[in-house]
Amino acid sequence: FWETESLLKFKKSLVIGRAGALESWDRKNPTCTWTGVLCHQGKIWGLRLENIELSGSLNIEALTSLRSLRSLSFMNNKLNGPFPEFKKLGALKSIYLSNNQYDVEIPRDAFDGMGWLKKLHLENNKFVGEIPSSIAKYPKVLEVRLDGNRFTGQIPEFTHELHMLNLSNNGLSGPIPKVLSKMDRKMFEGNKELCGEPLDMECTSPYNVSSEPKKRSKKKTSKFLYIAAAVVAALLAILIIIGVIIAICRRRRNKQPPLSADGEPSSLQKRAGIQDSDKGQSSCHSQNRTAKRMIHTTKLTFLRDDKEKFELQDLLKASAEILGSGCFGGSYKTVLSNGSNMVVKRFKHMNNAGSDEFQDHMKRLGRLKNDNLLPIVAYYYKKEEKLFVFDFVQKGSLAGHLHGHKSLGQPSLDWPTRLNIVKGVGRGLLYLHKNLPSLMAPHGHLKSSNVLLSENFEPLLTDYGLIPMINEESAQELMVAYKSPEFLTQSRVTKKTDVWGLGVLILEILTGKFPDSFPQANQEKEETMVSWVKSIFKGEWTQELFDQEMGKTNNCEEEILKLLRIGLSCCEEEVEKRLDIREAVAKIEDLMKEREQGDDDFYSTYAASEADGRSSRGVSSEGINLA
Ligand SMILES: Nc1ncnc2c1ncn2[C@@H]1O[C@H](COP(=O)(O)OP(=O)(O)OP(=O)(O)O)[C@@H](O)[C@H]1O
Repeated sequence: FWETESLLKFKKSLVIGRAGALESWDRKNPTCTWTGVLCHQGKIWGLRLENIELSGSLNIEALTSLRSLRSLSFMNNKLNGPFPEFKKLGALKSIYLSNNQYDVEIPRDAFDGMGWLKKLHLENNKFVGEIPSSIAKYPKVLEVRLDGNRFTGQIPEFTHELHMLNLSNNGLSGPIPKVLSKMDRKMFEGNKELCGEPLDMECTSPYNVSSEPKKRSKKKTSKFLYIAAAVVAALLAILIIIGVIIAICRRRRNKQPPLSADGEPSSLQKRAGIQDSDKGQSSCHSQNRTAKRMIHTTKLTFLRDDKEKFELQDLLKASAEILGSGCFGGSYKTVLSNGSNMVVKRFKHMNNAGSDEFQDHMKRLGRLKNDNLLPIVAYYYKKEEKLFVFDFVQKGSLAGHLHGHKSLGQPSLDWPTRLNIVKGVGRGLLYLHKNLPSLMAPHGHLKSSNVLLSENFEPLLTDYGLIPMINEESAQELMVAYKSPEFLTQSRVTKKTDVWGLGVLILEILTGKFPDSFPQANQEKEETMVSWVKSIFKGEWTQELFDQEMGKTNNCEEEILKLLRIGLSCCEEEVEKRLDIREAVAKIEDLMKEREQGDDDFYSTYAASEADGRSSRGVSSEGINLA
């Protein structure tokens, strides 16, 4: 019902030049039969109103209740007015506004929160100003056509190469970002002041162009004055910043209580495993010294052949930076002479297995290979101390991003990224279950600080497969698996214990709450992450449940609720009722598939869309109804 009303409200805002074009938009007809309304299994996924001489501006607000809407096309009309607020429809995957009469500037943040957007077609309008930087940051964006407009300024720094980015025939200037340098040069032609590959024009320093050449030549002298003033201002700013840093350091030195002897970070920060290089400064040198004393005659055992070999001494040549201290010991970042950043993690309480058993198990872990597992590069074995060496993972831990992004000065994770992380964690876990079938809980220590994020925010699981090596008497205190309900009530750890961990992780990712911040089990009113979520969730969208930092979730609520339900099914207290890992991962994959492969575009590939001559195609019933 509300979908009908929303569409009628939207129609009311339209100025339609072609008489009778939307005659079928009437309450007496089912909405899925209306001209230009595209449905799949009874749900509206697209609006395609092309060639009907639409003018005026679009009322996007009216469409926000169409939860399944993924594609919009208003090509070949006469639309103008302010740039439509598409970001109110955060789940859109494609937008076609080509061949209209827009002559405005697009706000820089016009696409903020649109992490699902794949295709944006704005060609052949008269858009002015800079290309909005918000379009350049989402990895899913693969096809952008901005050609035949009046865009000026520089091309924003795209984070990735696109299948198609047509910027030809605009007024763009400056260097072409490196990531785009392999694209077809035709995509950049018709911009007199662009330079760098793939064009023949080389960039000079800073680059040989300006956005306003005429004004510049007239004001040559004042330009130098500006530059001189800017240099002086920059120097002053640097001096002020240095002054402030010195002052802060002095104050910190005076105010901070001395760090504990073993240099462990405290409270939430420690429990969340949030990186804090400051804190480690004083302790890491003493740790470094201890480690240096300890390893003077040691050899590392390498588990991978694809790495240049090195010794522990090489790792300790550079001063180490403490990344955090977990239950087992500290993790330190250090740099090899070849520039590779490595992490050394100390493991105490790891004497459950004898030397041979330990080495065999390490070999087994070394053979694992999966895109969502962080490989162990090498290890050092001594009875009382074990050291594992890993590659340093650029973006740190999921815990840091969920709970410490503000203090780390990083933006919060948006919904598409969070869903992708859950998918990757699920895949990594499933792989472990298939390849380490003899282990009670093949991961056994799943928590957000043991999920690291690569450059592209792909999750990498770490600290997996440790259970056979951990001292039994310490395991209960140290390992996540032993904090599951089946262990607490029946002293059992099972394969489904990892599923419990996955469920809690999903709830953490959705709520932004740190599981350990709930009162502990021994307190009077026992409340856990799971019981808190269950007490609030009544089957419908409840804003207070979800992380406010997730940003725009418009139109994604249904998906978020689906993931929440999966999370809760993983958190069934009774092991028998709980999903097993295959079921849990299959449900997550289904959710991803719905996202990725839904009937959500009018034009399936760029090549097909070019070939179908859509610019001249009108709205015909054959064209818009799904077979
Ligand atoms: N390979 C790595 N690359 C980047 N950061 C890492 C790496 N390994 C660990 N870290 C960081 O170091 C922090 C401390 O990690 P560590 O594994 O020592 O403790 P933990 O995960 O908090 O607890 P536990 O010891 O129980 O696993 C983690 O939160 C993570 O941010």
